[in-house]
Amino acid sequence: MEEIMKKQVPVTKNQKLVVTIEDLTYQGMGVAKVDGYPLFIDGALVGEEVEVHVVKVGKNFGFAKVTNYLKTSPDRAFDVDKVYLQTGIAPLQHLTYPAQLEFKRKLVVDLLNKVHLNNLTVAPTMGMKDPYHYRNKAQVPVREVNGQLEIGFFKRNSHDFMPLEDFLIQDEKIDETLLKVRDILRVSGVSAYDEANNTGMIRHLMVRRGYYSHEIMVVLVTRVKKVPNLDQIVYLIQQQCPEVTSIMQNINPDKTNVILGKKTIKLAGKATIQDTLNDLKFDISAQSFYQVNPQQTEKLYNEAIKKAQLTGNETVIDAYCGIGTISLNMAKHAKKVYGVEIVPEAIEDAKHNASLNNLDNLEFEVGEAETWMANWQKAGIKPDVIMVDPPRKGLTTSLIESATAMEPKKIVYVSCNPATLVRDITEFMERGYHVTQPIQPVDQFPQTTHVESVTVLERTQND
Ligand SMILES: C[S@@+](CC[C@H](N)C(=O)[O-])C[C@H]1O[C@@H](n2cnc3c(N)ncnc32)[C@H](O)[C@@H]1O
Repeated sequence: MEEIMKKQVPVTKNQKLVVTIEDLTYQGMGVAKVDGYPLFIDGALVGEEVEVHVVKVGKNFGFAKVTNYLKTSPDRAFDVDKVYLQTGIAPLQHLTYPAQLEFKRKLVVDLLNKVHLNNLTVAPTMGMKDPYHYRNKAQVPVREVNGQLEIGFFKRNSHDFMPLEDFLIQDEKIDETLLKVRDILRVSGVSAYDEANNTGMIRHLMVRRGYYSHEIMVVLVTRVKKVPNLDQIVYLIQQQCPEVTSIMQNINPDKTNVILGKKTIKLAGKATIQDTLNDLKFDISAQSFYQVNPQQTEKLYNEAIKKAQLTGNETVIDAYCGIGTISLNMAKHAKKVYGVEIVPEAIEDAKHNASLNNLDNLEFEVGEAETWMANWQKAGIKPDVIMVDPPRKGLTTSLIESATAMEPKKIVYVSCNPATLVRDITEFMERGYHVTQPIQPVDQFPQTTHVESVTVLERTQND
């Protein structure tokens, strides 16, 4: 059996070949075909002719590494640091920015074509002027390397830790703060987390900075609550980082890849930092989701609001509302907004943020969007617009059922994963809703393969 399988595969491990790249995967890997057999090749772009060394051969596909570029693509960016490709911090850095934007648009188009929705239009991706140093939040692992505490990143798909000082896509002030805190941790003699043995103290540093307010929150993610010299560490951060207005400790005792644990304690300053989006103020706590690219978020929300075509008389549901950023933006243009979110701290922030902005036409609930959509449906609430902004796994059938049963005129879908978006569009279509405006990708994550987009679905008349 194994013999037969081997015969069918046209390449062998360690073989050297010359191939032409035909496509890019959603993860940005080049794809070449050898007698129809796909080889995935990191760092190679469409149209490039490359010499490769086959490193892995499976039944249906294999992997190869470039040993020489014979012909390069006009879309290739040459000012590239390999570290950012290897760590996955900037896996698209080798593609020029205009080509990145088109790559993201094409990803959505290809997924639509797969389910025969070729008739839907996808608008050009909205990009940003300076596609670096945009992230307002860093979460970096802390490890010991050669006896010294380091911050850095893991190589893609591995546990190989690489110390780093410049994270390329993070706000430069965040990188500066990370380095200062790293140095303070070094002199304070506190240990870095040891993943293999689940020992050591500091697992991660999380730093968030308000784009407009410039307030900074530092979160020390520790394995246990009691950390030696913690008072000294806090004192030194306050002394050396005057922009830091909030110092928090998050405790994560589990042997897990999940960064934050359940418990967060305030060590100094405020428990939140404030930032502004579209002139609305938001207080953000450590555990709450907050979009990482503030400049593009304003564009994203404005696009969602424009597409919702609110006149001031509408009832809106904002499912997966986080700290209420979209809800409050919508509330300025609607009669009433209902929001739901699963993280209790985020809903506390959302309620607080509504009053911070003197908005009294919002109601927020803690819980699963699926449950609350059904509750609102039973309570006879008749939304004109339903906003959904789910995590990567997208929507559930039960949420789509309850949402469509309320017969809103419009469903505005903000998606961070085009694969689940397309899956969900087909479910909405089965229930009488159709995409009525071009799908708008917005580049929230330059240099990475992530794609954010806004889609509007409307109920077909007499359905
Ligand atoms: C992509 S974020 C969007 C948040 C917000 N709309 C924004 O733009 O900041 C998705 C949010 O959904 C929340 N969430 C995840 N699963 C959920 C569920 N089953 N029900 C309600 N909220 C959920 C997450 O905690 C997160 O805040």
